[in-house]
Amino acid sequence: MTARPSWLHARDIAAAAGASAALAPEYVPLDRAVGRRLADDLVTPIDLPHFASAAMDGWLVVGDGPWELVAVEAPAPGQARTIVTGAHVPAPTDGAHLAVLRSESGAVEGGVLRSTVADEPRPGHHIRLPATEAERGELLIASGTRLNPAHVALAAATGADELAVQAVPTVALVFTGDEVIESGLPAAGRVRDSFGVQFPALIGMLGGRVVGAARIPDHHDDTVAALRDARAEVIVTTGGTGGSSADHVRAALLELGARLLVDGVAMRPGGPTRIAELPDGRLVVALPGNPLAAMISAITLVEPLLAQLAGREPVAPRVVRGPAAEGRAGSTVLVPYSDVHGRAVVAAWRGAAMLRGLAGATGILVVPPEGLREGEDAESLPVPWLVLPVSAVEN
Ligand SMILES: Nc1nc2c(c(=O)[nH]1)N[C@H]1C(S)=C(S)[C@@H](COP(=O)(O)OP(=O)(O)OC[C@H]3O[C@@H](n4cnc5c(N)ncnc54)[C@H](O)[C@@H]3O)O[C@H]1N2
Ligand code: MOO
Repeated sequence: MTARPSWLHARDIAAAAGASAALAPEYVPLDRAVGRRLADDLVTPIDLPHFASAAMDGWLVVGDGPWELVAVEAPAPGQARTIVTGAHVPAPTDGAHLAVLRSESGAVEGGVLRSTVADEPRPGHHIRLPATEAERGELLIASGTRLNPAHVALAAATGADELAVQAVPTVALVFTGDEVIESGLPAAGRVRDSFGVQFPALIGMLGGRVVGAARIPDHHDDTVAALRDARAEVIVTTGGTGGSSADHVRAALLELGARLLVDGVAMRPGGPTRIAELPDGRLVVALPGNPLAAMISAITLVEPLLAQLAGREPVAPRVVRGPAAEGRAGSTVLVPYSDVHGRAVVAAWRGAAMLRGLAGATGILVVPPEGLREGEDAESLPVPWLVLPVSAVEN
């Protein structure tokens, strides 16, 4: 077995595996685009607004009043006609100034309109001019932006019917473990499943879409069959990564002819994580069974893989003021922490099987092998649910 890559190197390998299988953008109608990430810059092909219009109900008046009330589209100087909010204002003729006089600001008598307000209308009053919001050719939404409802409304105003959005890679889950139960109180020797209840949401936040989940016993043939049959661009397995007689994921991958891109990582927890490519191009991330280990691996290694598969940059580490933390020779230690007044405070519950620390964490602190000194700059990755609220997950 070759040496385990560092955590940073494993992230690069995960990203490269995703990039090598990068999916083409999809075209979706506007009403399906909220929550998706734009795959191309949105440049408006028209001015916004693209025509002059009335901003108020009333009369379109040309030149100075009083005005003769007429029923033509383009009144001449000294004439006026009724107009409603949003209606087209024709270009002025003879250089005359146009304005809209509000219905509450004028009175008509004997076919003649007069303003009843001293300072109305001023030239151009209550007329929305073209290109005041954007000029044709202007960049309105940058590629990579996660589209909100207002973005989509703006796209519609430019005349777009659909948008190119980043593909959402499909993910099939394979959970191993004879001891795992899905409901009720676990007896000694049994554990409640930590993954089935949250991986669809977590994977959604990391940029994928769960399309299937299988539960298999700790058995070689079942593991081979589950990996063979999983229909998705990415397969994420949990458990069974160790070296015991109950752990079959690595052997099953090899039996299926998979290429092991990462065969364990110099990280704690999450050391037994593997990344592989099956002969048909499906990518596999094998996460360890310990719940915190699996989630930290998912957040820090599955994310870059899914990001590059979708055609975007992985979430970049942020710099935080680190606490003093002991390193571990030859390994990167990853610990849930909370941001307390700008300082990273490491969670008390950080054992590989503990979830309590992560549940209340702001992010995951990266402790390099040489450790951290109090106040030293340290890298961290945000927990994905703080970057992307659950309600925004595209599914
Ligand atoms: N002799 C050694 N033993 C172990 C080593 C080692 O280097 N030498 N590494 C340890 C590390 S680190 C990890 S992580 C685990 C890897 O375990 P597996 O991936 O094989 O996972 P399992 O053995 O199946 O389970 C480990 C642990 O996690 C619990 N588990 C599994 N699935 C679930 C689930 N769906 N929900 C909640 N908990 C789950 C399982 O019950 C075990 O407690 O190996 C160490 N051992
Ligand atoms: O590396 Mo294991 O993943 O500590 O629990």
